[in-house]
Amino acid sequence: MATAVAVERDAVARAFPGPAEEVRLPAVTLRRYNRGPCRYDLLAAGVGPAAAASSTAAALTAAALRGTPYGLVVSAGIAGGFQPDAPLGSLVVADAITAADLGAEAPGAPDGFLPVTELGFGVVHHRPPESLVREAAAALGARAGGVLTVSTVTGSAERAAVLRTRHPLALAEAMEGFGVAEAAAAHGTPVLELRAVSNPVGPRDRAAWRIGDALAALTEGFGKLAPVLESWNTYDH
Ligand SMILES: O=C(O)c1cccc(C(=O)CC[C@H]2O[C@@H](n3cnc4c(=O)[nH]cnc43)[C@H](O)[C@@H]2O)c1
Repeated sequence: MATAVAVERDAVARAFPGPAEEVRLPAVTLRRYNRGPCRYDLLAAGVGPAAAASSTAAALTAAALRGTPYGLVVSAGIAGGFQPDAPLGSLVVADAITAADLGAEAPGAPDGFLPVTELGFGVVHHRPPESLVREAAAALGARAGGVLTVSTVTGSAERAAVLRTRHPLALAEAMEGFGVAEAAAAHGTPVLELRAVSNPVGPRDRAAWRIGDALAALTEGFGKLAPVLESWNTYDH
């Protein structure tokens, strides 16, 4: 489970009662919880897609070299929600993890932007396993939809509208999912992204943030997600 910052990691950890083992690796330190036969490693991977990719890759590589590769990587944390579809305090499970600003400004293009794939490079979407998205959303009472990864937090209604026009199925934006997903894809490991909405995507208004509510939703969500992950690992994978 890769969050951006320690406060998010600790919100996830509250869903796993019992002591954690601290695992120090080159470049990253994990909090490890064992739940029956399942091992959950929690990682505060850093803010933004580059830090998230680098830290997640370090954990994945260490696990692979030890002969205990991960079965799933989960990107988790707070997010901005597109209103009114993703209200504050609600949970969103990503059915697509999209790099929303990876590309080139192109005044001749229909909306003035070309994704990096149109330039002949890379990918801009990662797709979590459909069955897992469906089961997780049902168990959590979450909505499934697109989660955008951005390097710049949206701060205006105009930018929010541009993103929504480009990505009409997006429910939320955050800053790490695509980086985590790129690291997971390099290892052939499936990925999931779970976000708790702390603020609306749009004009900057710190008074409107509900970070405490979002962290509480994250804890509750992971309490319900763990059994889903365990049965999905056993039967669907
Ligand atoms: O200063 C601001 O205006 C501002 C607005 C929203 C979020 C921030 C952050 O520094 C938090 C970034 C952190 O949290 C995730 N996050 C939460 N809300 C959003 C959002 O609306 N857009 C993008 N990322 C968001 C993100 O994944 C980072 O880890 C500052």
